[in-house]
Amino acid sequence: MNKPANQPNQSANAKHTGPPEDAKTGYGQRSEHMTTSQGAPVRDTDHSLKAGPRGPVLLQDHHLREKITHFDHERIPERVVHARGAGAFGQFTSYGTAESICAAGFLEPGRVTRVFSRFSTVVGSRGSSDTVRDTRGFATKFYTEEGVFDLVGNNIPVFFIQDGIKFPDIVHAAKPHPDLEIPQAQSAHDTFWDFVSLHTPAQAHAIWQMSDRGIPRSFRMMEGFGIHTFRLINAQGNSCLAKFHWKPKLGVHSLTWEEAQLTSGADPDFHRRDLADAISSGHYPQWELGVQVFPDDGSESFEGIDLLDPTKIVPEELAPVQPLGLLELNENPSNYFAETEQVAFHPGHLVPGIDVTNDPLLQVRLFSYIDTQLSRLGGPNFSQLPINRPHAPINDTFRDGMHQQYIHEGIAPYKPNSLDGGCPFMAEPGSEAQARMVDFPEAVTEAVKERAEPVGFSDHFSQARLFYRSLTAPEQLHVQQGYSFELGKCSSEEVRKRQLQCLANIDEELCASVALALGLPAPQPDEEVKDMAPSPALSQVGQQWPVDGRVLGLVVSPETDLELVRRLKDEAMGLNLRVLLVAADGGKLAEGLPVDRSYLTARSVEFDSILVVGRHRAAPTAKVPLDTKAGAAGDHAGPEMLDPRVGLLLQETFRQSKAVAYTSPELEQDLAKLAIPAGTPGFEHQDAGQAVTWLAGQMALHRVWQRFGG
Ligand code: HEM
Repeated sequence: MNKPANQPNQSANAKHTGPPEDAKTGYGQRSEHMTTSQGAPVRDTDHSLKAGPRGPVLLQDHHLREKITHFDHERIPERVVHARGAGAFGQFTSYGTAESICAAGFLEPGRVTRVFSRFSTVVGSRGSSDTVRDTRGFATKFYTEEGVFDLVGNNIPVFFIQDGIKFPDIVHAAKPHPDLEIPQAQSAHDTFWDFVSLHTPAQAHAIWQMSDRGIPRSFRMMEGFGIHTFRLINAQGNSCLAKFHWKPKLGVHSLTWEEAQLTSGADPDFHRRDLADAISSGHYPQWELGVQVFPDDGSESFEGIDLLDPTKIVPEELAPVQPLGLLELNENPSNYFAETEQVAFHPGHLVPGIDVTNDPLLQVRLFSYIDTQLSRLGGPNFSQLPINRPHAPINDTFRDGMHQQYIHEGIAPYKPNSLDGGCPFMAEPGSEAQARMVDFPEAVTEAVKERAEPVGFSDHFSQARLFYRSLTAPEQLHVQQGYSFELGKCSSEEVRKRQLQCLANIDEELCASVALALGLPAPQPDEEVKDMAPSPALSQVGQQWPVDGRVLGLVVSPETDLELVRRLKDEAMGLNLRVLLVAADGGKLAEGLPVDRSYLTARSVEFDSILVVGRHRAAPTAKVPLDTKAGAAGDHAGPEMLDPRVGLLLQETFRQSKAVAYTSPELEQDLAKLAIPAGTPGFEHQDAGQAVTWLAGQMALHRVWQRFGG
C-alpha cells in the first residue's frame, strides 16, 4: 500500500527527522493560541508597537517585522510556462493488461497507486483566465512503490516544435509582446502568427489549437497525451515503443468561442471551479490510461510515420489505444500553494519498465524541468516538499543545500562505503531484477556530430490536413472561425498573408473561408498537398457520453409550483446531473430549495442545458438589468413581456447550440420575438414529466450540432 502524500520516507542509513514529520499541518499551526513563528504567545497582532498611540513605529517590534517580512516573501516565481493550473489527488488502478509489454510495478494487475494531477493553460500568467484559447497541460504524478513516475503531457497530441532548442522561441512568440506585456494569455497576436507561419512544423499544433480542442468545456472532458514515443521494457528485457493516451470517461467536449469569451469575464476560474465542484459533489472524474504500441525494430517509424517526430500522431485506426488502467481524481487539494503550486513534474521521473527515446524534444525536456525548478522552488531540495516526496524509501546520498528538511544521520553519504551500511544496490549486477532496472541497452549508431534533423521531419502540413479532414462540418466551421478571429487580430498584413499560404498547403476550402473573412485573396498551395485519409477518432461529434456532473439550469418563475420544482430537481440529480436553481431573486424558494443563481447572476455559460418552468413575465418593478445584459432582448422588455434577463439566457443558449426545454407552450411567442425560430432543433416544449430525461438525452450528445451549420 502507498503511504498518504504527507508521510515521510525512511531509508536504510539516513533517518529523516524534523518538521516534515508533520509538514501538512505543520508545528506552527498546532497551537490553539496565536504564536510567533518561534512558538511564543502573541498578545496583540492588530497594533504595531509605537511610541505612544500617535507616535512612530518602533524598530524593536519583532512580531511586526517577522509578520511583514514573511508576507513580503510569500510569492515564488510562477512557472515560466503552464503558470495557471488546478490540481487534484486521486488513484490509478491498473487493469494488469501491460504485463507482456511493461515491467513497471504500478501496472501489475489490480495495483492501486496514489496520484496527483495538475491541469494548466500554457501561455497565461498565474492570475489569467481559465477559458482562453490555448493548449492545456495534463500532468500526473504517480507515487509508485518503485519511485515517482510523472506523465507530463498535454491535451493536444502534437507539439509546436520538433527540437527542444526551439522552445524559448515558440514561448517568446506566444507570450505577450515584451514592450507593453499585452495580450495576456492568448495566441491572437502578431508575434505568435509570425513565428508559426515562419516555423512551419508548428502548423499541426496550431490547427488543433484553433479547433474546439483549444477551448475545453472542462478539464474532466479533455484527452491527455504523452505526445513523445516512450520505450517500454518487460520483465524479460524485451522492448516496444509506445505513446500514452488519457481517455476521459465523460468524452471530449468543448466550449464555443462565445462561451469561452463570456466565461473569461463571468467566471475566470471556470475550469478550476468545475474540477473542484465535481470532486466535492462526488462526481469523480475518470480517465482511462492507454497505449499505442509499436515494434521496437530499429526503424523508429510506423506506417511511414516517424515516431521520434513530436509533431506527428499515429491515427488510432492504424494503432488502436490499448487500455492499461483507470485514473480517478477524488480529493481536492487542501492547500493550493503547498500542493498545486509547489508540485514539480519532470518527464525524466521514470520507473523501471519505462524509458525515453531519442525524440529531440523529449531529450531537451529532460534537461529543462529540473533546471527551472531549481530557481522556481529555491534550491535542490524541492523533492522533499510533501507534494513531491516519493512514497518509496529513498537513499540517494544527496546532502545539505538550501531548505534541507531532513536531519540525515551517519557519516558516509557516498558509495561505496563500509561505514554506513554500504548503500547497497537492490539487486546484484547481472541478476534478473537488475536487468529490469538498468537503462535500456539501446544500440546507438555511430554518427557524425551535427546540427541536423531527420528527413521525415520536413513534412509540416500533412498532419494538419489529416486533422482538418477528420472533423465534421460544424467542427471545421469552428476551425475556420478560430483562424479568422486570431488572424483578424494580427496587425501585420505580411503575417496574415504568410499564414494564409500555410492554410493553402493544408486545405483549399479552409484557406478560402479564412481569406474571405480577412478580406484577402486566397493563395494557391506552394507545396504538394497530400491526400490524407481521415481519422474519425479525432472528431468530437457523433457519440453519446455519460452526463454525470453536467449542469442543468432549472429556471423557475415565481408562480411555479414548489413541489414540481422539488420533483424536477430530484429527478435530475437522480440522473447524476448537477442542478443550479435559477429564480428572479436570490434566497431560497422553500426549505431545501436554495436559489443558486438569480436572474442577475445567472449566465448561460454555466449551464449545459436549460429547463424553463413557467412564463417569466417581467414584473412592473423589474430591476434594470446589468449593463452587460441591457439591450440584448431588444424591444422585448415590458411588464407583459418575457423578463429580458431570461430572454438573454435563452438567446445565448440558442447561439451556443445547447438544448432548452420549456414547460409552458406560450413561451413560443416569446421565442419568436427573440429571433429563435419555431422548430429550432433542441429547443422544445416538453411536459414536465419528460423534460429532464429529454434534456439528459440531448446533453449526452454535448451539443445540438446541427444548429451550428457548417
Ligand atoms: C511534448 C512537449 C511538451 C509537453 C507535453 C509539455 C508539458 C508541460 C506541462 C504539462 C507542464 C506543466 C507541469 C505542471 O503542471 O507543473 C510543463 C511545464 C514546463 N515545461 Fe513543458 N511541455 C513540453 C515541452 C517542453 C519543452 C520542449 C520544454 C523546454 C525545452 C519545456 C519546458 C517546460 C518548463 C520549463 C515548464 C515549467 C516547469 C515548472 O516550473 O515546474 N516543455 N510542460
